[in-house]
Parts: sequence; structure tokens; C-alpha cells
Amino acid sequence: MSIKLGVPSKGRLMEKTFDWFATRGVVLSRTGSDREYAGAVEGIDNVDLVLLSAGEIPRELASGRIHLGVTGNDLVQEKLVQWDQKVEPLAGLGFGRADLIVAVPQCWVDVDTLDDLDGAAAAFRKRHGFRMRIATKYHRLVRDYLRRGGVADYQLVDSQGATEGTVKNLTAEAIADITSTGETLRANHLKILAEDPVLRSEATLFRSRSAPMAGADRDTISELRIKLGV
Ligand SMILES: Nc1ncnc2c1ncn2[C@@H]1O[C@H](COP(=O)(O)OP(=O)(O)OP(=O)(O)O)[C@@H](O)[C@H]1O
Ligand SMILES: O=P(O)(O)OC[C@H]1O[C@H](OP(=O)(O)OP(=O)(O)O)[C@H](O)[C@@H]1O
Repeated sequence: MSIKLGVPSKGRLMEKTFDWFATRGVVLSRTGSDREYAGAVEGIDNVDLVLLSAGEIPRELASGRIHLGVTGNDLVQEKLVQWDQKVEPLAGLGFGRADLIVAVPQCWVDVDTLDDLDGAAAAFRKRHGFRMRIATKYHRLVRDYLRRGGVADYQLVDSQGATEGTVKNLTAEAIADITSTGETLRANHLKILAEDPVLRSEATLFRSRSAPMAGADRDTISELRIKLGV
């Protein structure tokens, strides 16, 4: 038997994940051609590498198809209901840091807080006859955050990418998205509300609470955790 370790298959998270493991003596690599999603693990026996989209890793952990997985905690908390019953965070990896924030047009000079947003949303509905649209792909996290913040008169519209562009394109009045440098927000004339972000995210190593394990697999996970120091 072997345990399955899921890591992002491309982009910023993949390279940094490989570096993080290599520093701790576990060498992960992609094998085959550039386009083939196959991988290898050196430095420990009985661990299989599974290359997956960062967005799919939460579901694979929850279903127990992988034992360990690296992805952003934003994706885990958005995609898994009662996430902490399904996965256990073992360690923040110190990269892939980003804040999930709510932003409005810079020209909305009277809107700086969630309270202001609630007022603006009510006025918007009165004036336009429909609810203010907030574009996001983080539906669950944003809905909870706005409810706790007392914002009522809005609707979420789905945006799976280029979310900051929805305001300019007139498909939304405000957005909720991940930001790290803030450049995309500034380039699109948006400003972040004053409160704490919806969530602060970083790449995190998670353990599935449901992946089936024989005794030897438990030993492999213990050995790996000792090597990684988590
Ligand atoms: N500047 C950033 N923009 C977007 N995501 C970021 C940024 N910084 C860190 N992240 C994190 O990276 C993760 C998303 O990674 P990535 O964009 O590779 O995933 P994805 O778009 O779901 O990938 P895929 O298209 O393969 O599903 C999230 O956890 C997110 O918080
Ligand atoms: O604060 P910044 O450093 O400017 O980064 C934030 C941007 O990066 C991400 O987009 P990504 O590149 O993943 O594209 P997408 O959202 O269109 O998928 C995110 O959705 C923001 O648009």
C-alpha cells in the first residue's frame, strides 16, 4: 500500500510546493513530458504524487481519494461544508499568501466600511429596482461574511476569473476576490473596505480525515511528518 499526496499541478503553487518539500529532503518532481500529469517522490518510500488542480484538492481530500494535499486554505474553506470535520491543517507553508477582500469603485467616496456598503446597497435597490451585484467565486465565504457584517440588500453574481473587470464591464457594482499585491484592484479603480478581510489565505498542507489507511500507511504518514517537521 502507499499513501497519496496531492499537490497543485501547475503555476505558482506547484513550484513553491516542490521547493518546500525539497528543502525538507522530500523531492517531488513531474515526470514524462511537459504536458503529462505524472509525478515521482524521492526521499521516502510508499508515497505517490498526485498532480491536481489546486481547486480540486479540497474535494479529493474530503472524499479520501488522497491522504495529504497542498492547497490554499481559502479553497478548502470555500468548497467544503464543515471543512474542519473533513480535513486537518498540518502546517501553513508560508507562500501563496493572499487576502479575500470586498472592494468597491474608488469613486464611491462615501463607501469605506461594511456599514456604508449596506446603506449604498439599500439606496441602489431603491434607485435601480434590483439588488447591487457583487461578483465573486467565493460564494459561501462572502455570503457568511456579509451576513455577519449586516449587509443585506445585495446579490452575488458568479465570476470564475477576471473578477475585477466585472465592474468596468457593468456586470457587477462591487467584487469579492483574492488579492496579494493589490495591483489588479488599483488598475481597475477599486478600493478595499476598511474591515478585516473575509479570510487570510496561504498554501497549507492538509490531512484527509477519511482516507482509508492500513497500519503501514500510518507508519508512512508518521515518517513523512517527522521528515517535514509538521
Ligand atoms: N495573487 C493571487 N491570485 C490568485 N490566487 C492566489 C494569489 N496568491 C495566492 N493565491 C492562491 O492560489 C490558489 C489558487 O491557485 P491557482 O490559481 O493555481 O488555482 P486555480 O485557479 O484553482 O487553478 P486551476 O485553474 O488549476 O484550478 C488559491 O488558494 C489562492 O488563494
Ligand atoms: O493583488 P494582485 O497581486 O494583483 O493579484 C490578484 C489577482 O490575481 C488573481 O487572478 P489570477 O491571476 O489567478 O487570474 P483569474 O482570477 O482571472 O483566474 C486574483 O483573482 C486577482 O485577480
